[in-house]
Amino acid sequence: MSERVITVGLCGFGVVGQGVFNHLQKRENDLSDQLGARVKVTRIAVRDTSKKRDFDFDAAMLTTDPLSIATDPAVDVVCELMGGTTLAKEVTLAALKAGKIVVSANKALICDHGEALFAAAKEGNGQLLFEASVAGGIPVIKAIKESLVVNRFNSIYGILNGTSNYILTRMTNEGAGYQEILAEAKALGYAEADESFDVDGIDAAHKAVVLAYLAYGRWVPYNDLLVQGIAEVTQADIAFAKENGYAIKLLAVIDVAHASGKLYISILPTLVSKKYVLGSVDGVFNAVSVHGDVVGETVYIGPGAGRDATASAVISDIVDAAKLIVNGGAGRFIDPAPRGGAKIELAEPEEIESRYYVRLQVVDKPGVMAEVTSLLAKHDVSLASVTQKEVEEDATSATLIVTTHTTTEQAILDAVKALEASSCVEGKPFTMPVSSFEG
Ligand SMILES: NC(=O)C1=CN([C@@H]2O[C@H](COP(=O)(O)OP(=O)(O)OC[C@H]3O[C@@H](n4cnc5c(N)ncnc54)[C@H](O)[C@@H]3O)[C@@H](O)[C@H]2O)C=CC1
Ligand SMILES: N[C@@H](CC=O)C(=O)O
Ligand code: NA
Repeated sequence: MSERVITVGLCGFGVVGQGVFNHLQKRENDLSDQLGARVKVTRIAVRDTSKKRDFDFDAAMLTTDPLSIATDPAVDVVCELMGGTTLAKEVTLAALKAGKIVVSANKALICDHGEALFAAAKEGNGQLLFEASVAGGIPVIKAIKESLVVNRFNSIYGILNGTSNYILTRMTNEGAGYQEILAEAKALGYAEADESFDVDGIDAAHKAVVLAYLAYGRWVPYNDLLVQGIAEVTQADIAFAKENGYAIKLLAVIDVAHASGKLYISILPTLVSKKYVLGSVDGVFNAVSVHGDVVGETVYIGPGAGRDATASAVISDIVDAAKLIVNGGAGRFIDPAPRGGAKIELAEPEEIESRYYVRLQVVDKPGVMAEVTSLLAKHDVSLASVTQKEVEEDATSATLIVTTHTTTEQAILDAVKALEASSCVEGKPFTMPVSSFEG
């Protein structure tokens, strides 16, 4: 009997698409030994059919119409690797409604339209697999969905954007300039098509929404998250971190408050102690700490972006799809988040507690320190440390860095607003939490 062929259509043939093509081809025989079926790319949608690509392939596979792949009866598995949320949504919905298995790396799409996509998958008996959408090559979706299925989750936190971590690491180790490193991250294939998604925390927020759905069964609207990226982090912040045993990480926090049972999600540059694992996860690496009530804490570390790491995750889904098809399980929708937590409420800023770091540019004149301390005290924020470097004799302003004792997010937001309005403070203060997580 001839070997069964599982056909794969790639929509998008850029960094990730070409990586998937290359590794599927290189490991075709290994995968066939494991599966008893041969996985083959048979169609590829591109924008420009004449563009030179990094790998040899049969040009007869090309089309400029990704929708034609989504509904092609001869394609078993549709991979959406174009990015964006308009055509990507159309393609994904069409394939799911046709009962196909769709593999997606597109966290923006899943964050914004996950509810509609999974409803379409259910209706059409399709499947949406999305391992590459969070933390690149780290199999964290599979860990939460499958390996930790018996757990309820107290918290999930970590570094979810490779580009930001790469930039912060190089700013820290080499004092390198932000723009120059961002250009390198783009050339290495780490950054999103619109790199502001990386540096403004948007991409990490998309991923946090996906993780929160898996863990708690609720689609949290993106606008309900507190999101800040790394664009305002300066060498002064990095110097403070280094001198005090911290690293600055863009930390995604998905946490259930002990007292209220409410869910809190934020993406913020954060001081993380070098004593803990996350403080030393550098470069394009991501790290995710998952606290389950049965297992305890598990931590996952690995490359969060890049062609090969992402292709590894996409191919794991393609192989899962092939297994479903080979074993007769395709055409039966499986809910990725069956935990029934859709009613979990979101915590308010008054309910969130942390220590904070605040950097201010203050006017260099007598009485300024008293004014800053009094404004903070008025909002129930007490100081843990104050640092001001010696300034030149003729300087008119100075950088003041304070860290606080534990206070609420609302208190620090209000205090910073008051500081910004004060005539002693120039510009907008920069604030970040000091993490209390120990993973
Ligand atoms: N690069 C990375 O490290 C990772 C990327 N992702 C996600 O994977 C997806 C793809 O990302 P990359 O490969 O990095 O982007 P890319 O920009 O290198 O590739 C996307 C490709 O899709 C093509 N495309 C766009 N619209 C199209 C259309 N209408 N018809 C045909 N082709 C079209 C583009 O021409 C481009 O070649 C995105 O959703 C991204 O967020 C996820 C994890 C990691
Ligand atoms: N741009 C993203 C790519 C992976 O999701 C990142 O840098 O993490
Ligand atoms: Na992953």
